[in-house]
Amino acid sequence: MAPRPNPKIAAALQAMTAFGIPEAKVKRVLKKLLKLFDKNWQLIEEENYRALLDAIFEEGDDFEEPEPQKKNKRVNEEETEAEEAPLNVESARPLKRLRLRGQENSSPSSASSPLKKSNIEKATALEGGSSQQPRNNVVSSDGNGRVAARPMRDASFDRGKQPASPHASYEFTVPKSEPVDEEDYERRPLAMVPPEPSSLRRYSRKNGVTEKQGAHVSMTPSHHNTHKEVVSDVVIASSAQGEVKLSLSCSSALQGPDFRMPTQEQLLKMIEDKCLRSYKIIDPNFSVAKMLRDVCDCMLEFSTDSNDNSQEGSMPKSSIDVSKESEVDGTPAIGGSKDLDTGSHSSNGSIQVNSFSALVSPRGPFSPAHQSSLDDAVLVSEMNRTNDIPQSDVRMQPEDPVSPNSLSLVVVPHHQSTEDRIRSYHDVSDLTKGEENNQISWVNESSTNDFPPPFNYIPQNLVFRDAYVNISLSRIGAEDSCSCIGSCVLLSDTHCACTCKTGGEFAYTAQGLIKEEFLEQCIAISHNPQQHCFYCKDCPLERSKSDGCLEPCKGHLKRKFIKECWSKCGCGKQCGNRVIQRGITYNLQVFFTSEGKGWGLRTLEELPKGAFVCEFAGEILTIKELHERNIKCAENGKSTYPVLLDADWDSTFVKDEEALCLDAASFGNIARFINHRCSDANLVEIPIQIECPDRYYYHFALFTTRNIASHEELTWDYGIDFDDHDQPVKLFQCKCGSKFCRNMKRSNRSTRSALIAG
Ligand SMILES: C[S@@+](CC[C@H](N)C(=O)[O-])C[C@H]1O[C@@H](n2cnc3c(N)ncnc32)[C@H](O)[C@@H]1O
Repeated sequence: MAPRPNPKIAAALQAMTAFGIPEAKVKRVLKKLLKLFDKNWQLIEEENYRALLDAIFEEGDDFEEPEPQKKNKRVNEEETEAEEAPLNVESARPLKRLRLRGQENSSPSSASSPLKKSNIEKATALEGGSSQQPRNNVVSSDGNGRVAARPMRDASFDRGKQPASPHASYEFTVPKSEPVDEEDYERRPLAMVPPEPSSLRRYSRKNGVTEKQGAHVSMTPSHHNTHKEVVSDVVIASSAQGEVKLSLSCSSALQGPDFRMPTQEQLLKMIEDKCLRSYKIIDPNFSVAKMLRDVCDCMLEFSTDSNDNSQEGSMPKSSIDVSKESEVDGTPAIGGSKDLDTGSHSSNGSIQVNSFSALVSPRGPFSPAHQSSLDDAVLVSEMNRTNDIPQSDVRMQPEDPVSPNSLSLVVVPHHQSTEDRIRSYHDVSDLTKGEENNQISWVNESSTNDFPPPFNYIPQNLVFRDAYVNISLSRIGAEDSCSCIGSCVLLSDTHCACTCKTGGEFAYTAQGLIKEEFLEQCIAISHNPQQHCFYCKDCPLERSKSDGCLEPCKGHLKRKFIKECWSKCGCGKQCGNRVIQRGITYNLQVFFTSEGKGWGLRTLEELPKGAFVCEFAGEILTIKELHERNIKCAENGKSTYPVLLDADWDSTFVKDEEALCLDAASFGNIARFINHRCSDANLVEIPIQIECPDRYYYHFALFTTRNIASHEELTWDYGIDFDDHDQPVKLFQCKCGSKFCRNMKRSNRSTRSALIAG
């Protein structure tokens, strides 16, 4: 007598045949599923046979329709077998998360790929402790303003046939149009750190659990914990600026040599197919890329809403909570505003938030050609040379010597940062924090780990405290403003009042360059200081020392001034006599010098002779304040970078509050990176009068002394007398390399007034 058909099997068959799936295939899969689920029909039937459908798709299309005559026999046998399946597996639903399908649009290798293993096999393998390892992919996102998923580093990716590198990655980015605070986003885009193979290795973890001090969120399913290696990671990090980084990673080394990296399209399609099958997502507009962006949005929502306690224990805490966590540890908390707050998933499924600031910096050599990847890697830099970041706490750095275009994520422990320090971290693609017309990147092509020193970028001078800088429209009379219309420099037959300080002639050409003759005179003053020195009767510099013994003035340089037109003039902003007011226009870069001078500034384009490069901007201090500051700095090993505004001290008695200088050490602009060169420097300083009719305050502008080639370092002569140890500067061993180097010759040269040192 034929066995009675099992109504559950019949119902399952009926449900599946409605999808057009052959009965035999359904039965075969059903049989395995019953075994796997310990005949727990509930698991199979729920969600309209979702598990069964899933498993059938997992099985692939390699089903052979049985011969008709064998068909009935097999069905009956299978029905019986299914009913009698041994109870050798635990009742569980391992299907969803372990699904690691081969590519549907298969590459030649996909047939043999271990990715083809069905979920059932994988589940069994896992339960049975098989050595079969899951596949490796890395998917990561940055949150920059591009929608992209692209492979990183692995050149073989595009060829499709070459084995992928042991680790490979994609990048997903959140488009600017997504609900991230757009303004904030523009200002401080999230860094994407292309993970180095080695750096990935660093943060793959045993048992799928991120260490407490780790800097990422692991969403590895907890049932992977029994395995030696991490199956896959999902890393989500967000900052209070509205930046979210999402990355997924797997180690392909676990898959064997025939692992092939799918293309972005293949990968997305595969995931979308999976979503359609496993989750019955039938929205035709469904897209994985959008889903990833949604993940970022959710992350943002949770990580920025500190009042939302409802998710406690299961979602990342806000940055406020992060700080508290630090305090408990005995480490000072900092405001969350500039941290990259990260969380980690523990084995019990809860997400822990760790308190770290994430700092990105280029590691090792890269050329401007790599600038685009650098642009992606916008975050901040830390001055490593202070050695206050213990190496053990610096994560995700490449293990191997740096490869040409590698970047690494440097994570600095929270307690290492103070608010002041965080404020002065530098964006690798723009040190100026958007304060200038052009972005000014920084690079370190040397083998050192140095980062630009922390300082606050200011594009304009700012009064520190006591300096008297009286900028008032009422003090600007007719002699200090013109009534020209349009651009003064172009109106050759009209007398412009602003030229009265330069003998009735403009100092600039129509192209905005310093006129040859004027420039040569300025250079001559620098080259021959003795001939242009004046001595004050009551020198503010000597007065500031307030040590009771007033020494005679050592001399200052009388420089040639330029008076630029300004807001009270009749001309417009584009007037040819407003050159430095229009700011930096050339492409510059801060780089680490190879001669031992520390950081320097270079041009990334050819510069013509007489071109304005930048102003030297800093805090406006009285000379007295500078003296006090120097004493303090000497005590704690720091330096000031002062420039005296003494070019006109000879004309009148200069009061203490009018004897001024600029210090760019803590607050300064890009000029603070310009190194000294004795005599034949390629820049020369020229005092520029703009808004202040009194010459005790002026702008200190730097112009090229000759044509300068692209990538040449920019230098100016600080005017240091290397034999004079009684000057408001800390002397240094000059490494300018000039054949006129005053430090090497140790020549007795009169002190010049513009001083700078560290
Ligand atoms: C205004 S800063 C220039 C930027 C500086 N190199 C840095 O790394 O931040 C002046 C300091 O740079 C260094 N420096 C500048 N010119 C130098 C030179 N010719 N030789 C050696 N060191 C120099 C000195 O330490 C000096 O105190």
